[in-house]
Amino acid sequence: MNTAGVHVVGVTKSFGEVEVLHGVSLSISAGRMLALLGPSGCGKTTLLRIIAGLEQPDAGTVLVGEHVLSDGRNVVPPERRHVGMVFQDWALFPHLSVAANVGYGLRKLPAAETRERVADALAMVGLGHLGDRSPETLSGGQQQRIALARAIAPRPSVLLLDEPFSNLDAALRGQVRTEVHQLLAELGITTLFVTHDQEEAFVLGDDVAVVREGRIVQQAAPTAVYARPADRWVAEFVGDANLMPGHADGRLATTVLGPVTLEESIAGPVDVLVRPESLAIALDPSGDAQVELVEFYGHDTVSLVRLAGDEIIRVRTPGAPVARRDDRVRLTYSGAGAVAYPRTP
Ligand SMILES: Nc1ncnc2c1ncn2[C@@H]1O[C@H](COP(=O)(O)OP(=O)(O)OP(=O)(O)O)[C@@H](O)[C@H]1O
Repeated sequence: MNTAGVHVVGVTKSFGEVEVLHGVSLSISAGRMLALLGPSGCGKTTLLRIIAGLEQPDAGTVLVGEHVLSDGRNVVPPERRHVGMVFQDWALFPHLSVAANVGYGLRKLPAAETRERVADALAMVGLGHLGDRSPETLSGGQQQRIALARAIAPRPSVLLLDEPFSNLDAALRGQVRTEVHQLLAELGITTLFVTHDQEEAFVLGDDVAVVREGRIVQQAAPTAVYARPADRWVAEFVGDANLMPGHADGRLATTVLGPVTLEESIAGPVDVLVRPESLAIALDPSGDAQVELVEFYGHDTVSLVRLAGDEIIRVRTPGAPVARRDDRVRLTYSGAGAVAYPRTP
């Protein structure tokens, strides 16, 4: 694969009076996979369509490698961008065979070359034997791989995926996601995919760009986004977050959980981010916290615990529950270098 990096600089876009992208910039290095993560309506699909050339930005620049695809003066049409796209509904043509679907973007090539490229793309997704079938006769996971084969058949430099798993039922989603993950890792093609699902973004993304209301609020590795979210909103969007009120003095905050070491110096009233799995729970008849609810998930247990100050906190412990509803308990914080956000009145 002849892949290339993607650079988006200061892209804005309005529909009518409403600006939906406010100066978005992001970069993906060649061969990396970036998840664009955000709630419904935040502008993810619009950004993807701008990179594909299906929408024009009002301002800003889009580059693939060294090639400027759009900069307010010049616009390269979608078919000359070397960008492959997989849509949310996969958009397979029901009246065409699998092979004809995969070859759809190759119609300008000589027939023999088209046949070869279709066979290559189908082999890459492990479905070389299904070329003559009609898409409707295939499973959801297979159809999804055909859509991927169609996107890679023209040998694009970049792949764009719009909510690629949302059409699959929950039972199939995990399995297909792993298959596609494996495939994309083998292809080594620069990929940008859109999702509103934090787990999907973390599992697939080498990096995650978190989008909120038309702005990228953080772009970093999934582990960094989870451990050090840029703000409270990101903290709560990318997983369970307890925001514990406290008072910071340098690298130490005093909270109802006791003293917590902070990653960075800060002073004054703060909310300290405490992930549920960084707390341990122990039975203690004289403890001033009480278990309100226990949810056992098999691999772990989530307990809702009411603290002395009446705050409810989520605690995630491995394996079976250690305490039951109404038990008195003691919580200890075992995380290192917590993140604290200044509390404004
Ligand atoms: N062609 C259009 N005309 C007018 N408004 C549009 C158009 N396309 C998108 N919008 C609006 O732009 C905003 C961003 O939409 P977009 O589809 O990019 O969001 P999204 O984050 O991908 O959401 P979802 O996950 O629901 O698809 C929304 O308010 C949407 O209604």
